[in-house]
Amino acid sequence: MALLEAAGLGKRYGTKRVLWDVDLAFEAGEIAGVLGVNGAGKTTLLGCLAGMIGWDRGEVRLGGERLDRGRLDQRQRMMFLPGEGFHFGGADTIRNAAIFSELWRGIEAQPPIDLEEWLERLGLLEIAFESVETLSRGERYKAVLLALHCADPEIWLIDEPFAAGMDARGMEAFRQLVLAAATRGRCIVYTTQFPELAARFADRVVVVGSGGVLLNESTKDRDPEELIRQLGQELGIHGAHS
Ligand SMILES: Nc1ncnc2c1ncn2[C@@H]1O[C@H](COP(=O)(O)OP(=O)(O)OP(=O)(O)O)[C@@H](O)[C@H]1O
Repeated sequence: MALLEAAGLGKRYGTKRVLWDVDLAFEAGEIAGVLGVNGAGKTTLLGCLAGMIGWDRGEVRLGGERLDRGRLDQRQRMMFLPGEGFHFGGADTIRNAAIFSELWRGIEAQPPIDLEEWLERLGLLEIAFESVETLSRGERYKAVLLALHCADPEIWLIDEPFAAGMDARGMEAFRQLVLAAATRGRCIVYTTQFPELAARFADRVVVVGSGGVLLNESTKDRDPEELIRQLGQELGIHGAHS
């Protein structure tokens, strides 16, 4: 059974219909990349899947059970990370990660990762005790990512991680952290504008557009170059012909 599903999901903002009849299913241990042109509804979709944005038709299912936005026990099984991240005011990177860990997994929980090692790998060790809000955009995003990993929910919904200002070292560390999380059975769904990236760093690629799902493919056994061309075509990239 899929861990997270959208079934006939639809969302309007006023009279503007953004999503209409979206059917998707994501498994535990799966990494999925969601693409779509600007305004296609990627952020809206992730927000709905996380229960943060209400929908008008269809439903979201969590482990086969209908997601009720009022149920904290369901909401706690996932986390939505917006492109600008979020953090607790005044907290430094370590305190911020500890707060997320306590809120999501309880006060006794040990981090699922070696915090010091990952502070080092993300380039945050020297600034680990500085307030997150005084960090640079990329540093701040890395700090929030670390907090997400310490919270370690079953489902990670991450909006545009590869456009959040992280340097190359940060993006590589992000990839490694996500792969480790998927190995622990976490389901990771992220949005991106980069077909090359999604084709090479996802088990499944999804393209949303015109209110629905234009493409939903496993990357397994696919030639990445051919998949990139197919994604490019769906995204209307001029010259992306197979
Ligand atoms: N709170 C809102 N009120 C009204 N319209 C909204 C709201 N949020 C999003 N929209 C509209 O819904 C559409 C989809 O927005 P969304 O942010 O989900 O797209 P996106 O695919 O994530 O876009 P981008 O690639 O530019 O980040 C857009 O046309 C946007 O104007």
